[in-house]
Amino acid sequence: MTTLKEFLKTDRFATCTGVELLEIKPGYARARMEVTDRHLNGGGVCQGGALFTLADLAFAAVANSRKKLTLSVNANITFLRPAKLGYVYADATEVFNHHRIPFVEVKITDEQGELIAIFTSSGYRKESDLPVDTLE
Ligand SMILES: CC(C)(COP(=O)(O)OP(=O)(O)OC[C@H]1O[C@@H](n2cnc3c(N)ncnc32)[C@H](O)[C@@H]1OP(=O)(O)O)[C@@H](O)C(=O)NCCC(=O)NCCSC(=O)Cc1ccccc1
Repeated sequence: MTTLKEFLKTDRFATCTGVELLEIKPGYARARMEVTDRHLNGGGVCQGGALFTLADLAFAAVANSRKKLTLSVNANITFLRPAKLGYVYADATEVFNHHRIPFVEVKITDEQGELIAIFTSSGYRKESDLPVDTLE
C-alpha cells in the first residue's frame, strides 16, 4: 500500500532541506522544517528559498490530497518576519477545491506561533489518479 506521504518523499530536494510532512487530510496539510546553520543567508536569517521549499511541499500535499495529480502553475510568497534557528511550520489549506484549478494558502509560523510568511498558489489538477491508496 502506498501513501501520499510516501509518494511525496520522492521530492528529494525538499527532503534534503529537512522538510517533513506531519499531517495530510483532505483539504489540509502540515509540514515542518528545522532551520539550522545551513539554512541561513548572509543576513543571518533563514533563506527565502528554503521557506518557499517548505511551503511548496505543504502545497503539494494539500493539492494532491484529492488523489488526482496536481501541479503548481503559479506561486507567491510574502515574507513577514525573519525565521531564526529552530522549527518552522507550514499549515496548508485548500481554500478553493476547484476540480481543475484549486487555490491553496500556506501559512508559515515559528515555534512561538508568530507568522513568518504567507504563500499562495493555484494548482492544475489533471485527470490522472495518483498511484496512492491512502493519504498517510
Ligand atoms: C501539469 C500542467 C499544468 C498541465 O499539463 P497537461 O494536462 O499535460 O496540459 P498542458 O501542458 O497542455 O496545459 C494545458 C493548457 O494550460 C496551459 N497552461 C499551463 N500552465 C499555464 C499557466 N501557468 N498559465 C496559463 N496557462 C497555462 C497550457 O499552455 C495549455 O494551454 P492550451 O490547452 O495549449 O491552450 C503542465 O503544463 C505543467 O506541468 N506545467 C508546469 C508545472 C510545474 O512544473 N510546477 C512546479 C512543480 S509542481 C509542485 O511544485 C508541487 C508538486 C510536487 C510533487 C508532486 C505534485 C506537485
